[in-house]
Amino acid sequence: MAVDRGRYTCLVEAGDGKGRRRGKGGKGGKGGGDAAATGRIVVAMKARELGRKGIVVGDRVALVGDVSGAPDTLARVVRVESRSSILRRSADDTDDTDGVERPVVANADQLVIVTALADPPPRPRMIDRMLVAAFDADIEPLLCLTKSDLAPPEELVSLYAPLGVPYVVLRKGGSLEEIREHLRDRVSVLVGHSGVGKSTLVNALVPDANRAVSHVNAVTGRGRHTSTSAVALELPDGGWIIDTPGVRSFGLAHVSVETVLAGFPDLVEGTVHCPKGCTHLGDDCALDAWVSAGHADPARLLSLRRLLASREGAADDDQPSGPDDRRR
Ligand SMILES: Nc1nc2c(ncn2[C@@H]2O[C@H](COP(=O)(O)OP(=O)(O)OP(=O)(O)O)[C@@H](O)[C@H]2O)c(=O)[nH]1
Ligand SMILES: [Zn+2]
Repeated sequence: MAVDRGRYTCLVEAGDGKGRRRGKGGKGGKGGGDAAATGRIVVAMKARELGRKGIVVGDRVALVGDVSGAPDTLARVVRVESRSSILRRSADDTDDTDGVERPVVANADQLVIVTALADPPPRPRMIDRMLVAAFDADIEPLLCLTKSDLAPPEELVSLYAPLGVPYVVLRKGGSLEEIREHLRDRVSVLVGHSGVGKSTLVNALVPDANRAVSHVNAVTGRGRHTSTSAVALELPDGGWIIDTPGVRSFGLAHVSVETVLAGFPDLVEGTVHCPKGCTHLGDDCALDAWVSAGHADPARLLSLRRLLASREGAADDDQPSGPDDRRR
């Protein structure tokens, strides 16, 4: 489902609670759009009993009332199902001033970090922050390196090799086979700064005819999504991509050292001799000696420290580089 100023655009799939395309969708789809082929689009508002509970893109919800999807009808969302994952941004992100963590996308399987190899140049600090957000949300990351016609991918790829993050290399007009394989039957959130080629990629992956959700938003006459709301697009091969225009980064203020460390099971044992509350960034950290003794790959420790350090500071990495950006 998609959210637009208090109106929730929901896809009702007959006989399938998973929200994935199974080809069993009900007919109808009078709400417009090509979703008729896979399910019924129903526009709904939040029922009063849900109170202040947020509903975000990707949520699975229970609907009551007029769920016909006919024009000018409005159903009610009475329940939000529990989420398998949640991506949130917190106080340090752009337009959040109240210090509250806000969920952005629910139930995603994969975080696709879109980065150009040149024009604009890659920003490892931004990538690191996105990786931490993926760890935190328990979502698998995928590095999507665009504009390979302008620069080779090797240097950036080697920077992330110790983390074992999967990646795809793309160029405009080039083959999409590999990325389609990664996206098939999954719910993937796309993030990336302006100009990296995200729209180019989305347009190539999702022919306009299949842009069901954004299309229906237009039909409701409520205008399209606001600049900060996410929109879910169904992929022709099955699966969804959720575009997040306006979400430039995820707030990481709430992410603990332990959460990041959990992504490095090979290093956890080495932390038993660390001082209490060790940030693993200071001179008193026991990991240096442990790695020097040959217990783990030094590149992994470097990666851990880069990710830990990336949590600090502003969400927007246009700020001057920190010491950990030296390999940029
Ligand atoms: N050389 C080259 N240019 C590309 C490639 N992909 C996209 N571009 C160009 O890069 C520019 C930005 O692409 P967009 O797809 O608009 O980028 P975006 O990330 O959606 O940026 P915003 O629309 O600002 O959010 C456009 O001029 C594209 O034509 C590529 O693979 N190679
Ligand atoms: Zn330590």
